Amino acid sequence: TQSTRPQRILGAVQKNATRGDPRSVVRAIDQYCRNQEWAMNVGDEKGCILDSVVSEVNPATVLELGTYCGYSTVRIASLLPPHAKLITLEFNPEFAVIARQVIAWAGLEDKIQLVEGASGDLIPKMKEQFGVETFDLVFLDHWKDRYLPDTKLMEECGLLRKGSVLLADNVICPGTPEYLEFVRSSPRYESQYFKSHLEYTKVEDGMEKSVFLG
Ligand SMILES: Cn1cnc(CNC(=O)c2cc(-c3ccc(F)cc3)cc(O)c2O)c1
Ligand SMILES: [Mg+2]
Repeated sequence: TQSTRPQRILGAVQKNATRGDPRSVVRAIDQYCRNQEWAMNVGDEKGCILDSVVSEVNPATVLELGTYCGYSTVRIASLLPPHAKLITLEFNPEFAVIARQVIAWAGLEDKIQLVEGASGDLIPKMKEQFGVETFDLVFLDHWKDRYLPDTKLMEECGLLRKGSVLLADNVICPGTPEYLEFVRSSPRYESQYFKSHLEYTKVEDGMEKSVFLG
């Protein structure tokens, strides 16, 4: 039977990456998606912007919206301090099955909790079910029309504190116009645009970093 793209990405990791070496997992996915078939990982170019923001924030608690195959999950977790935790939400069970195996290959199961379900349903349960107070860093990379409603929901649920950083992928391609307008015009956020390119292409894309001012 035909394999799926996520299954082929997992195969590339198991073939080319070293177990327990997260950066080799990141490299194996980038090489596969650049040379064999495109996939919607944040990729190596925008990944460097992600790395610099993670290193600058040095977060104890991270929320990722949109796991896909776990590329950015592994990339972020590989930079976290010892007791830091990353919660990643994925709606698509097929993606979740692959991401769990990619995370395991990287040896990062202890830092990462992958939760299956819709972000709009799970965000209100974060405190009670996952023992989270607030998030130091949120990486938005899920359905582009959910960036704004989920940001408002995180505010309402008290999951953001003064200084919490939101980093949003794809604000140009596919684009998140309502989200961008909101964070750039709201007095409660300080936003900065990082110009880049759509993963593995020359098409313009970018990431928006927004600090919640409380
Ligand atoms: C189905 N699904 C489950 N999760 C998601 C959320 N992610 C995206 O939609 C997404 C899409 C693209 C993209 C796709 C086609 C194209 F021509 C250009 C860009 C790039 C990304 O980096 C993304 O994160 C979608
Ligand atoms: Mg993306």
